[in-house]
Amino acid sequence: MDQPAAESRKWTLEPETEYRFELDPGTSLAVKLLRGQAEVFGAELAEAKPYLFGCECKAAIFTWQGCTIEVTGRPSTEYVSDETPMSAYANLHIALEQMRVRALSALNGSSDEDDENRDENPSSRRAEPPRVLIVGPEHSGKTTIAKILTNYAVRAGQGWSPLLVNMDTTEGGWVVPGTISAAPVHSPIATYSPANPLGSAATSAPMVLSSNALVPLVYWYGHPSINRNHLLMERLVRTLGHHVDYKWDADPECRVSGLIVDTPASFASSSSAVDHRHQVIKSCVESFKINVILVVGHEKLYVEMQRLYGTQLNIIKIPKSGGVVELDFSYRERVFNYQLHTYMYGQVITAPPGVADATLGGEALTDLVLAPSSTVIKFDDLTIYRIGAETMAPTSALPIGAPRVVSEMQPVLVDPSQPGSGLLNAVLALLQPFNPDENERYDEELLDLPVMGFLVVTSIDVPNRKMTILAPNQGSVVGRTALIGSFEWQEQ
Ligand SMILES: Nc1ncnc2c1ncn2[C@@H]1O[C@H](COP(=O)(O)OP(=O)(O)OP(=O)(O)O)[C@@H](O)[C@H]1O
Repeated sequence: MDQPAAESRKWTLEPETEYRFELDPGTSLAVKLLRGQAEVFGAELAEAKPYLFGCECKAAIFTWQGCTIEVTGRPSTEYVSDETPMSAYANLHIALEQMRVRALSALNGSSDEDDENRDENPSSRRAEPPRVLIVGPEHSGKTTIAKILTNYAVRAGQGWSPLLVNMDTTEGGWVVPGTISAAPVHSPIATYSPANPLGSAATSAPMVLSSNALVPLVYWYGHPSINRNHLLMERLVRTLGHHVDYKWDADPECRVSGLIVDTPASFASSSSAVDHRHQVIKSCVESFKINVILVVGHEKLYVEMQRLYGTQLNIIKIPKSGGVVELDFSYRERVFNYQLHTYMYGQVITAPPGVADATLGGEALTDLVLAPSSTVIKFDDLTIYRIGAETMAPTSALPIGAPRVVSEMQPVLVDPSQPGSGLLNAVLALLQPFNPDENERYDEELLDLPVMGFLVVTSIDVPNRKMTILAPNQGSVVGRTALIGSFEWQEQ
């Protein structure tokens, strides 16, 4: 029997106001722009096309000029606000845009100036593109601001493709939590589900690529908190920074588009060890050659950043939006499940009854469905390491007075046949192959390899030395190397 069509309501929004909504689990919402102009965190809506939101999405439809939207479905919260910080964000975008334009003219006008001189020359330093680090406490809207600024840059009509860098290991960015990643953004990032906070990545979908899928470069840290292994985090940041440098050297036009780094709340929070926090921020500032730090709504952090970097960089305080929703622990757990499920199965959101031709951020729904494969492999097929675990002999077995040396960077082989291996339900990062040229290999190469995909160990058969893995890619894992962290996932 057909379900009755869900109730639709029209909202007319005055210029510079936004319609905010929050969804309950298992519900969805379709928003159609009937007239005027509207955008979701900087990504414009096309007229007469239903945009679908799900997985407890919390977002806002903002309009600069005024609009009428039709909303179908029942959010748990919905209201219109006329107090938004969007003009402050737009002014900031204009300032960043001027930096890009100046950097582009310097690039076009200074082809004979060699790169080393460029760094020394103060006038060309003034023509540097924006490389922005966004810091702020929990729920200040950092990710949203990163998205808005990136979307405004790609919409500017200058052909910019800024690099968006996700340092938030609690959130997952394009793939799964526990990662840091970067991707050049060529078209506006849509918002439709917290499972894809930065839009869809192409990594888990080799067969069906949605047209706006991004191909990020991903590194596996493996834990939600930077305190767990801050040395590893710093090393990964520097490795990612090197790759960004290579990309910029090869593609100066991408370089002038600049870069925007979204960070986790632990970069700002007093609960993180101050030294670790400062070290990781310093690694980001140096590795990505940051020249602007945006501090979102936090006076103390602003003063702290001024003190640390005020003489070298621009430190800018920006207001927090009243619409940012405080996300509790159980919500974050559910979002983690949505992210892993989406990584494996693609994004499946059922439109409210009666809504036809719904899109996810402008993409047809079927484009985003995947079929993962469950495969049985032998223990020896895959070599699995944990970084920095303490697995040495007990202290009593050490020579008297000898300190225990625990390297946070030490790769420790994981034996799946050991009861405490922690492999069951573990999320594993499958690494790219080692350098085929033996002369280029080095001891710690494992720490610097990017991720090519993720898998989850769904069962372990110790007597037969076999395990079952679930992965969205059909490729064989035989002979590959994977890393375990502290994330586990079970299908629900
Ligand atoms: N203006 C708004 N109206 C409605 N919801 C919003 C608005 N701005 C942000 N949100 C929502 O609030 C939530 C938190 O925002 P966001 O993720 O940007 O904050 P954050 O500071 O990056 O969070 P975290 O501390 O977890 O890193 C998200 O679900 C986001 O979609």
